[in-house]
Amino acid sequence: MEEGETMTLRFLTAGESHGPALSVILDGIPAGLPLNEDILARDLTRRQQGLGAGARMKLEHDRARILGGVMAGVTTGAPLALLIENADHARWKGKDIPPFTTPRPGHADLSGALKYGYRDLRPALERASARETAARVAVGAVCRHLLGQFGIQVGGYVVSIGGVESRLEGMPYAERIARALESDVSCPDAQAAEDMRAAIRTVMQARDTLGGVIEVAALNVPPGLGSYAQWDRRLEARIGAALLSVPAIKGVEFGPAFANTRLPGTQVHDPIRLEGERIIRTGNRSGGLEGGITNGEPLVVRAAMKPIATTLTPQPTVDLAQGVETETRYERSDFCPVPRAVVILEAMLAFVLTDALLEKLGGDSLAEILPRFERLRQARLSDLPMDGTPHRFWEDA
Ligand SMILES: Cc1cc2nc3c(=O)[nH]c(=O)nc-3n(C[C@H](O)[C@H](O)[C@H](O)COP(=O)(O)O)c2cc1C
Ligand SMILES: C=C(O[C@@H]1CC(C(=O)O)=C[C@@H](OP(=O)(O)O)[C@H]1O)C(=O)O
Repeated sequence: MEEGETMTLRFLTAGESHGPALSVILDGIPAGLPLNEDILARDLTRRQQGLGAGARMKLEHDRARILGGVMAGVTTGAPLALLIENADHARWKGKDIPPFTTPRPGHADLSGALKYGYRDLRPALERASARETAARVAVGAVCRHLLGQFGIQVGGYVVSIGGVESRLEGMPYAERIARALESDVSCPDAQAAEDMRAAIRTVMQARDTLGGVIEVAALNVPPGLGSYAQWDRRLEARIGAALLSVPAIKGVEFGPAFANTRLPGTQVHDPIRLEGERIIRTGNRSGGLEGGITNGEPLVVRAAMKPIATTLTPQPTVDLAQGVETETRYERSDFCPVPRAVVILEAMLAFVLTDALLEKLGGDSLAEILPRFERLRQARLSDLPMDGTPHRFWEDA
């Protein structure tokens, strides 16, 4: 494929939370990327860890099998087929499962039944469940591995849980990411992490749930990914949609977007300065994106995760079988899945960035793409030769 020729990276998942397995087809990964199941394992394990996870995470030992697209340890350019088995399936198989007719406020039970006309709510939760994100994290691990070939790093961390806010000013992104990997609440600020642990324990005792804010960042991203040419090519739109597609994610902002609304423009926009012949920015309140295009600064996006719907404390609902008002019944669930959701958001960001990078570079194999990456325009004066002459841009046809 030629440079600039667009070939969309895409994936589709299938599978239910308690069915035999999750499967995913990832189409558009170029040939020549070394890949094996161990490379996918690290992220899958991260998704299962973290304080506030429920009992299911002790049952599952997620591992993705590669069923297509890799031969002799290298991608072939054919679609990747991945399979993750559900260990819990064995306990459900062949059993009569009691009817579930009391929808939980905040879950997909009622809206799914209204849409599809179910006579039992279980099919709704089976597919809406965040169990599906295991397949996405496997996709994200492939994309992260590909981005790594270009020196691009994607990472994330918890910024707040409930009312506990971390203090991260002045801490470089790479350090935030590294510290979060060592923390059971994925938080780089040790004091805040301690307070988050206490907050999670307290909410568990109170038979309730907690949400939070996660920040994901991409480092060493070249300028020029995404475009303002169409609404659906703006990178904010693509990343925003990807992050909002994660269950329980209800808001996103790029850089400190909401805080920016409280400041005048002169205090918001990132000054453009020169350092030798390099064009540099002395701030990053835009989150690394201007006009829907990466500007070479770290790409930084935050996501708001709601407190999840399944609470040990009953909530008001209706029994659809009996036609009476009643209260929700508790099955098993997470209490605060915010720490383990970090890697899911990283996966979605890595996927969109990989798509945008391949779109920029074209190419069917890594060997073809890598030299093109080296030639990408950088923020240097010599990369932008401008002669200062006037142009007549519009003339009668
Ligand atoms: C990692 C992760 C784990 C989750 N665990 C639970 C859970 O145990 N119980 C629950 O009610 N919701 C959980 N959720 C959220 C639900 O899947 C989600 O709220 C539901 O599908 C409805 O979708 P919506 O919140 O996006 O509207 C989890 C979400 C994520 C990302
Ligand atoms: C299974 C996973 O998360 C599940 C997400 C989830 C939900 O409603 O989203 C509800 C819970 O399911 P279960 O009732 O089987 O315990 C979580 O455990 C997973 O992340 O792999």
